[in-house]
Amino acid sequence: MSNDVIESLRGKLIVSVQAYPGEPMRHPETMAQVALAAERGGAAAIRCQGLADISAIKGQVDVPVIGLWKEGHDGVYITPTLRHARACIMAGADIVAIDATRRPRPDGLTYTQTVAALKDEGALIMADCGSIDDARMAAEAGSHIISTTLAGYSGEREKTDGPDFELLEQMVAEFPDLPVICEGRVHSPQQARQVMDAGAYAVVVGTAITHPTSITSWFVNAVNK
Ligand SMILES: CC(=O)N[C@H](C=O)[C@@H](O)[C@H](O)[C@H](O)COP(=O)(O)O
Repeated sequence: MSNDVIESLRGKLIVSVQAYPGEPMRHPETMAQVALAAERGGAAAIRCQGLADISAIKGQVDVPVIGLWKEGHDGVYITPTLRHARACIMAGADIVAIDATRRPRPDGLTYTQTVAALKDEGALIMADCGSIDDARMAAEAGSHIISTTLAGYSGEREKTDGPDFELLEQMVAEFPDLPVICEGRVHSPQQARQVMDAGAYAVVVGTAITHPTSITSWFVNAVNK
């Protein structure tokens, strides 16, 4: 069953459906509608944030749900503790995405200890990495999927304009047997194709599909002089 979930993502597009605190679309029902619309367009899985969104989206879509829970915005904020990860699973996530940087975690557990506990409970783990050293640690810990999610956000790599191809290529070369997902700043179908050609197992696109305020501002910046 679990391997079927990961296998179903191979070569596919995953859509991240998230609204940020204070934003007009920050409502679980709205997020579930956006997720369903993305599924209709062919998304192979939905990545989403927060217990209410995970459960609302799980109730709407048939594709797997990758759940996370963001708390805070400095340091480790993507599913920062074992408690947050367990809650995502309880809310219905098929895969839980967790911060896989080497920074201290609020509950004092290491990433490796967190993964060990979750694996004992049968969870599937997506490791949100910010550097190749994070990926090495995440692979060693037995993560099921490693991703470039935190490249440009954890202080170890520059924030590239588009996806961090260099990190992706390094991860793909070093871990040929692990699914490597490219996530972060994939802003066009061309870039999505390019990351797949670079060896990504799957690609996550968020902002460019599901964040109208950002997309609008891209057009506004192009139009306004
Ligand atoms: C760094 C961080 O907190 N990333 C978050 C992770 O879930 C989301 O805010 C991003 O939207 C997601 O990673 C998809 O990326 P993009 O929206 O660039 O396609």
